[in-house]
Amino acid sequence: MNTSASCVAALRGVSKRYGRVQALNDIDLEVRPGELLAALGPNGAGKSTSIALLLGLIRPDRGRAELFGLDPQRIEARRRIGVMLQSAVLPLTLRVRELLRLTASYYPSPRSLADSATLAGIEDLLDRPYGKLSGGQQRRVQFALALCGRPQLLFLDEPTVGMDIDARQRLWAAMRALVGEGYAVVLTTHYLEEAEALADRVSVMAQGRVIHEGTVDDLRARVAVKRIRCVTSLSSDQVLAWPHVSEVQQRDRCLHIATPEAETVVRQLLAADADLRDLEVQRAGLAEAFTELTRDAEAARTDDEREVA
Ligand SMILES: Nc1ncnc2c1ncn2[C@@H]1O[C@H](COP(=O)(O)OP(=O)(O)OP(=O)(O)O)[C@@H](O)[C@H]1O
Repeated sequence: MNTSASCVAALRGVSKRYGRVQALNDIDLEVRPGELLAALGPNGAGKSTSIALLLGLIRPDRGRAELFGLDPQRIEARRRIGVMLQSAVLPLTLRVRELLRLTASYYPSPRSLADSATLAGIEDLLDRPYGKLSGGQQRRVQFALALCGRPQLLFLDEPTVGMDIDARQRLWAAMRALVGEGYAVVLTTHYLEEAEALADRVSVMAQGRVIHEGTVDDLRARVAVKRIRCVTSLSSDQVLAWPHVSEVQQRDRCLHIATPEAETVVRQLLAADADLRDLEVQRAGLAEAFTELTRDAEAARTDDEREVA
């Protein structure tokens, strides 16, 4: 088999068009063993299309999709993956226990039913018909079905949508446990705190391209802005007039300052107000980095369109 140890799934130079929509434009994406890769991006960025290509549900117009070094439609490759898609359609009358048994039977060495149920937190749902479960409970069952075959690679497409906080925390713990056991996970999510909490690597997509790939820290580091918070007698207008200060807000008796030059501004604050207190400096969060990156991509596209016109 042609499986490279450094890669369990890949898109190589892949383009995909639906009619007039260029869904993917020359995409490269690699999933490595034992990592959780989060695919992030605004609606329509191309995340689901990328997953559908890796699952062999659709074919690329150009380039190649690989699963364990094989064509994703090959049964040897498919037996090594577990999938939880947004569009899961399952027989409503089957009980959860029956669904789990049936799905596990497709795999060569599945987990025990009890083990899968515990990992997904559905021990109390096993005897219920799937169709009678709430939306969040159905998502938990879909997660159990995705992992029951002991797959080496799990695709989880927005898995925690509709889950309450407790169920989400359990699913996060289960994902961490699976990655700890050496499984690879591809996760798409719009919850940036989910990617921040779980991802070894993030791939940010916009308009059918990968616009950033790296660790969560790499992504944060791309945003130069830092946030300073303090209690001071200085007014927001005063501070806004200083060099390097991009934004100032007065909230909850604190001044909130955004700047790419935190050290310079902190020195100036301390010099201007001897009574300044409760000083905090924070780097950008993933959400800010994501917003900035995707806004830049949108602006670049608008410029390109202007040039073409
Ligand atoms: N079957 C289809 N027919 C026509 N256009 C499609 C089809 N599937 C996707 N598209 C288009 O391709 C582009 C990429 O869609 P895709 O579903 O991959 O995005 P996404 O990043 O998963 O979005 P979301 O976050 O909303 O799920 C979008 O412009 C979408 O409208």
